[in-house]
Amino acid sequence: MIQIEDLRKTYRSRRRDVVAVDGVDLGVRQGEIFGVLGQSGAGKSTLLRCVNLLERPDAGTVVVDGLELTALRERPLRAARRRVGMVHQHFALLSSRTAAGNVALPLEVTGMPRADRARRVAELLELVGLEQRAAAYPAQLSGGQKQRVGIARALAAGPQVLLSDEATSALDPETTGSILDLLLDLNRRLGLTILLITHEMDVVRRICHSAAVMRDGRFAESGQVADLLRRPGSELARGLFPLPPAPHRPGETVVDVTVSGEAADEPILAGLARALDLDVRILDGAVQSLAATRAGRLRIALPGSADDNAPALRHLRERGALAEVAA
Ligand SMILES: Nc1ncnc2c1ncn2[C@@H]1O[C@H](COP(=O)(O)OP(=O)(O)OP(=O)(O)O)[C@@H](O)[C@H]1O
Repeated sequence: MIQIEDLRKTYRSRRRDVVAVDGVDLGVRQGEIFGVLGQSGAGKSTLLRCVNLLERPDAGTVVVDGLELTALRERPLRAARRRVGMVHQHFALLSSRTAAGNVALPLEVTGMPRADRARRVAELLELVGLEQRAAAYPAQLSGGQKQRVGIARALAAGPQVLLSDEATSALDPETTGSILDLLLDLNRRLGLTILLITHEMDVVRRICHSAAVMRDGRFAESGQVADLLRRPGSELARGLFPLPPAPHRPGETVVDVTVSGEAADEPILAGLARALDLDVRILDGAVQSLAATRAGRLRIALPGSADDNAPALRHLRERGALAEVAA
């Protein structure tokens, strides 16, 4: 649904140039929620603004639903932007308009007749659970309610794609949860494709099917969450399942075992203990349900040296687990 190739953007000023996006390739499949995770300054907002060309990239192509946006001039681009809705961190609502008035705005721009507009606005407010608050002004709404208005407005023109710029980072944890649930619900009910940026690992944990870790304008890793968890050294795996520094245990080898998909529900450690007649001790870790898959990361101690335990590591890998001697 979204195809980005070799995207580049540098902010130039007399004092210095800042390379914000430095050659990003990204593919988001129809109906998927894709999260770009990164710290402040990594280039996430610039990347997102380049997707609907609020920011013109210096190089690279952006294709949304088969249409190359980077090849369009201003007028056709304005029409094409209707395929892409956007939700903002600080809601970006007009304080002089009611919730209904804010949601109606993009429909007024397209010239939709008044009666159709009223019907569509009511439908959208219902979709986000705000039908009772249509006449309220932003100042009378909570943060979560304001974001619901922002989401309804972003969906007004019926886009296939929703871009979310840190939609929950100004909200408390409970409200964050309810907005993430709403995004997941819209994804399922409308088949909406969502590309979001966030600095919160929990957003990826709860709603993302695929993710990328962005640093210094580039993707350090990117792919489906279940696949990334199986990649040796994955930052995302470490972030989703943090473990403390590995303890040194004389006469033992400490091994980190990452499982996702079906392997997460197999008695993989009991199987290892039985097959190789080993005393397996669990030191730390957890198994959880993520948006896309069941997954876990467990730290275990096995008797003997790393060399002694090569067959154990092989046994785990043959059963779909990632097994790494803990550093
Ligand atoms: N309009 C601009 N002019 C000059 N430099 C900019 C501009 N916008 C962003 N930058 C710089 O580009 C780099 C990437 O910024 P960007 O906002 O895309 O990162 P981010 O990952 O979204 O960070 P944050 O989470 O803090 O918004 C930063 O070094 C930032 O200072």
